[in-house]
Amino acid sequence: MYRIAPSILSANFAKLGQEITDVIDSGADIIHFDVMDNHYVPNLTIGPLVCEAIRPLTDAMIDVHLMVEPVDRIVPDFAKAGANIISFHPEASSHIDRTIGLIKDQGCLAGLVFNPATPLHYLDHVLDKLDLVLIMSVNPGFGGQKFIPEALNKLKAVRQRIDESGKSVMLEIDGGVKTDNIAEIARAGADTFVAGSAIFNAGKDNDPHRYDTIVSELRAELDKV
Ligand SMILES: O=C(CO)[C@@H](O)[C@H](O)COP(=O)(O)O
Ligand SMILES: [Fe+2]
Repeated sequence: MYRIAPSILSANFAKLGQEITDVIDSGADIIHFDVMDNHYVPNLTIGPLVCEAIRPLTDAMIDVHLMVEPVDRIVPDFAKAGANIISFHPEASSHIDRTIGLIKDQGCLAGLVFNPATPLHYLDHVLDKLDLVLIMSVNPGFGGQKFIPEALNKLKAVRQRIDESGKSVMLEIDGGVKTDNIAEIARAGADTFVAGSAIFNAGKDNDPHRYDTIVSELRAELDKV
């Protein structure tokens, strides 16, 4: 099963609630929620208060991508705010296994995120505890960047590891996903596709159906796989 996860980083923050309702009504599956701290990454975005505010608007899963350092202190706040998935970068945690445990103890699904240059060996002793692996196909910090093709090799390697483990682990890709590359990304093994600028830059303002076309086009590409 393929899931489309619009990244609200590229949404119109002045109309965030409407953006979320409209994008889910257009057929998207998951809300991808990018948290940046101006420390681990050179940008500053949104926190648990915004997660709590959008939680009542949708039954869709909220997929919190933490780009913060340190990680642990903020995890319970996001769990209380209604996050379903919480993912973090291994470089930002001093104790990766502990952070995974903390996320799961809070009742959330746990994900580990790999930057373009982060080696996959961080999976070696924790894959069986993870619910999601997120491969970054851009360097974290900004929407609208170009897809880094090496991410395809990484996806293939992780897909093999997940299949060999026999566990059901989501494999998510994040960065530069568009209609012209989503099928190739799916063929490399991803099942969950974050798309920020591709979705939120499409369509005209104030049309509640403005995201229908782009979400359908992304799905049509996936149907070809
Ligand atoms: O985590 C990040 C960036 O750090 C992403 O989730 C971006 O928001 C994806 O945006 P596009 O590359 O799809 O525009
Ligand atoms: Fe993200």
